[in-house]
Amino acid sequence: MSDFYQNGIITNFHNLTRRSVEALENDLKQFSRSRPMGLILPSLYSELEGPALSHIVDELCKVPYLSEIVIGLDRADREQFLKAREFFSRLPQHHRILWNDGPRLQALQQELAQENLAPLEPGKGCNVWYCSGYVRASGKAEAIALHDCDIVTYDRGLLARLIYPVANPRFHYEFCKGYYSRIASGKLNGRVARLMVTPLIRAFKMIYGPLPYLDYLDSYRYPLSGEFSMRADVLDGIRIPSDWGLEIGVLSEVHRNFSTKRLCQVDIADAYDHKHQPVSEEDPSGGLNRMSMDIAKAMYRKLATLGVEMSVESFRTVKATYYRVALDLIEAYDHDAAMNGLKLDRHSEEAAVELFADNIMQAGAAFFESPRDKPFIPSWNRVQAAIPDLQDRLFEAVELDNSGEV
Ligand SMILES: O=C(O)[C@H](O)COP(=O)(O)O
Repeated sequence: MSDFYQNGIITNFHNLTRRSVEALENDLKQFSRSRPMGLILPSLYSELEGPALSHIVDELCKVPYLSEIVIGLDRADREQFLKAREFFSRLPQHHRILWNDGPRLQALQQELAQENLAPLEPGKGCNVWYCSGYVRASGKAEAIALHDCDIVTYDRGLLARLIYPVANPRFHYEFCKGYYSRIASGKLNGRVARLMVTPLIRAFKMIYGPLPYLDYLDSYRYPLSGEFSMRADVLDGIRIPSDWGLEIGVLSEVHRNFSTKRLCQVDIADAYDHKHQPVSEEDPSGGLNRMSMDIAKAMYRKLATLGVEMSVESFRTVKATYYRVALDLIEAYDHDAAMNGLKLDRHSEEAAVELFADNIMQAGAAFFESPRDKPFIPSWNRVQAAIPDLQDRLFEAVELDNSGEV
């Protein structure tokens, strides 16, 4: 059973009564009359072959309140795209797949690149960005949820709880983030969130002083969760990173654009498990190694926009402070795990912290050398101003890919 704590910065929706999914869905069906709802699923083709997505689609088939499901498909050739069309065809809701690597969407990417408006590299952020542009062009949804496609513990209650705070017409929330405990096979997971993001935020607070932004970020119980929902217009004005910095980037943007009274988080699952990536110590271009680097860069770029002055020396201090805070937190995780009869491998936790500490330092150096490296993707508002018909053409291209010859 969850507590009912409100930390005061953003509203916290708990799961106090284990209300049934049917009861939540009845409410949502009513809300959908005045506030239609959509779902974005950023996916890799390889996830269609994994254990999670087929079950997610089975669950989504039973969801009675969605007007639209938009699947962003990455790393698929023509044959794989056709397989994906078949795979998702059992969804009873109106649905469309964005074939991001297909010729129609690639032509639009080229056109955007000529105006310096295209995402500079593929990745989850890039995928979500194109899906957002499409959803806004289609205009079918006013409240939109987004979740990962590798959740092996998925049930449709997760989606109902995630979208509820932005779907209820009586509430005034613009953005809602999902949280949960990542416990599976008797151990604590969520290595980057627990061992990197939380201690890094605390280290920043100690070094750069209290900042409303850092207090705000620290109030999210799972800042890296890939599950969030928002009112549709939020998607027009945000600038997001194209890479693994997406989640932190979105939290930063909604903080910049809205009062914290309009932001909230919701308990979406008792347990959550997903595909675990390797730490990838040897290869900085993959796994948690790459993820931690992207996240650290996104955080430095955000701090710079808040007027925080950083120097090479201060990155050394960040690394040392982060390391100390992270070790203390491992102690807390270890004790909490022990009392709950869970396992925690202190050696691999500390090894991960050592790697993250190096990346935090390297990300700082990289930021210092070229602060414009991998800038945020422009907002759709800006694209709209530069190429007014691009979103309509994105819509048309997706329609053709989904219903016609490819
Ligand atoms: O959220 C995280 O910390 C990363 O996605 C890694 O998660 P994992 O440790 O559960 O694989």
